[in-house]
Amino acid sequence: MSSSSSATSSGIGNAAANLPPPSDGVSRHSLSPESELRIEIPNGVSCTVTLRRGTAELFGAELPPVDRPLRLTSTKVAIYTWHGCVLDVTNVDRLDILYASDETDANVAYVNTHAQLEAMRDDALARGVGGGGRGGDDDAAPPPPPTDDDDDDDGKCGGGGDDRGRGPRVLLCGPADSGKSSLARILVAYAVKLGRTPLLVDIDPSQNMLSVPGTLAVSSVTPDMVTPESYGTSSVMTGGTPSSSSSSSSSSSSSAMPLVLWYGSLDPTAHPDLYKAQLTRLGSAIDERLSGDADANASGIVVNASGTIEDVGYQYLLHAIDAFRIGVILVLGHDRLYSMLGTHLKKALEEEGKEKSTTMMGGVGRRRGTTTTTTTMPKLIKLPRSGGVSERDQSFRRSCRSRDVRRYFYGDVVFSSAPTRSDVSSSSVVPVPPVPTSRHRFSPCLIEASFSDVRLHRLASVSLSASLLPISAKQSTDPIQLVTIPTSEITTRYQHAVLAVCHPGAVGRYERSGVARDLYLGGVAGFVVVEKVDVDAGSMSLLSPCAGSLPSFHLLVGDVFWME
Ligand SMILES: Nc1ncnc2c1ncn2[C@@H]1O[C@H](COP(=O)(O)OP(=O)(O)OP(=O)(O)O)[C@@H](O)[C@H]1O
Repeated sequence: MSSSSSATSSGIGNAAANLPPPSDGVSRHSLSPESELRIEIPNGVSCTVTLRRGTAELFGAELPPVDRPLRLTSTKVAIYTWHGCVLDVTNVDRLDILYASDETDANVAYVNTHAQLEAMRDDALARGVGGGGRGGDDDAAPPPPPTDDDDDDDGKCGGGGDDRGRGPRVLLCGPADSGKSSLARILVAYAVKLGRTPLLVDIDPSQNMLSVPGTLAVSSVTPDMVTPESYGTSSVMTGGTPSSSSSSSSSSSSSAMPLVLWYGSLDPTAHPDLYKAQLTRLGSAIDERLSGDADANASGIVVNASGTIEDVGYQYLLHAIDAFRIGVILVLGHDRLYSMLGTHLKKALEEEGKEKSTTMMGGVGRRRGTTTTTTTMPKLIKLPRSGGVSERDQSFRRSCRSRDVRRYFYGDVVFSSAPTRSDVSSSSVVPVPPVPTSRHRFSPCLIEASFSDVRLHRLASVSLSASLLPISAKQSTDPIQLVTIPTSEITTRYQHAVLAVCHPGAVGRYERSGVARDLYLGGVAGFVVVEKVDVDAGSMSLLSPCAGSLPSFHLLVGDVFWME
């Protein structure tokens, strides 16, 4: 690919004309307002993008100024400009795709959606402060805190989350590669820019942008997550720390820490009972976290669903709508799904109407958890798929997943270079290309653990009828069983397995109750990878993102593996 100029508008074109010419191998692009530069970088290749004039953003995260070129590696992104900009891109000969496009109607639709969500947030804040309003039952008693019963796997979640002050709870759905994750990033980036504090929820275990693959997670979004460096990768997590002090909370509603649940597989359809139970758990954790925080409650949540939308995948979407009390469903570029959800919501509304009239005649109303509520049907909105969204083949996805795990253990690559005189001068001076030195942010370490010190648990679904179970088997009524692997069965087959480190609080509850869900719904403290199993010595080496003992040695096994 050679140097080029594209989508030029007169103002920006003139600005580009005043710039010194790009050096060899650098492609210059003058973008007109409301256009974007689409870049596809193959595996193992990097390029830098320098904003020479104007403003631009990567999925909503603003590009840094000229003296901080953005380095992108093995990724597919679009750099969008509202007002026009000039971008220099290096290493163009090794890129798969590099072109400017002004077919960006989808971006305009996305920002309009953001504006609607903002109006809902303002509305929620006004209602939350002023009371009254359309969302809730004014006479309802304050919702009770979640109990074990609220976690019943029936898709309902109880307690938490003030109805009146509840902001938009948005579910993004659509097939694989329809742009859901990108839109989720855009929506939370715009919200954070305006000082909102939305929660981001990722329920796609095949590639979770908040944690390692094989998980479901919720996290508040902090400005340090919304950077083009982070948005230019497949995950927006800030790195791993499996210590009890900085890990995911299993119970605190005020915690700003992510809640990460170990699903243990890349295939969301592999364990439907577990998946639904975890959605329900995340829903109640969100309610718990948002109750008592008016700003966060009004900011709402953005849920990125998995791209599996047929059969059980569709059932998951319905479950998620209920579990997260979704108020806005955004369907990306899929008419059939839009129509199916529309029919479902219409039916639900009719049924609710029938229930209401039964209630007025002395019957019971629809129950959510332990409170009887009047539900408002979610708004269903169809959005276009961006023309830039590209399909990722299995090998590209594999390498993204591998990089996500690596990033968890090693953190981001930090590039540093001593500033030169021309680096620090005004933007009209050509910056001297920095000689980057790179290092990883974290230094993971190996922990030796003997088989007798660790408890390896595997989650398994059971479909035994309750009537076939022993009466005393409290745990057995749970559709998910916890199988503890005997030390005699720890073999090299666990080498390279990603293991979830159970949260100590969850371990304590599990040891007291013997109930499996206390462990698998308790939130994980972090992750380790089995580097080596020495069967003769009866020990294993675990890669941990930080030094020191693990918060617990109760480790959940799944089917996720990683090799450096
Ligand atoms: N406008 C764009 N231009 C170029 N690439 C884009 C654009 N929008 C999204 N992409 C890229 O397209 C790919 C698919 O998008 P995204 O991950 O948002 O889809 P998805 O629906 O979440 O997929 P899945 O459900 O399979 O995870 C990603 O690599 C993303 O970075």
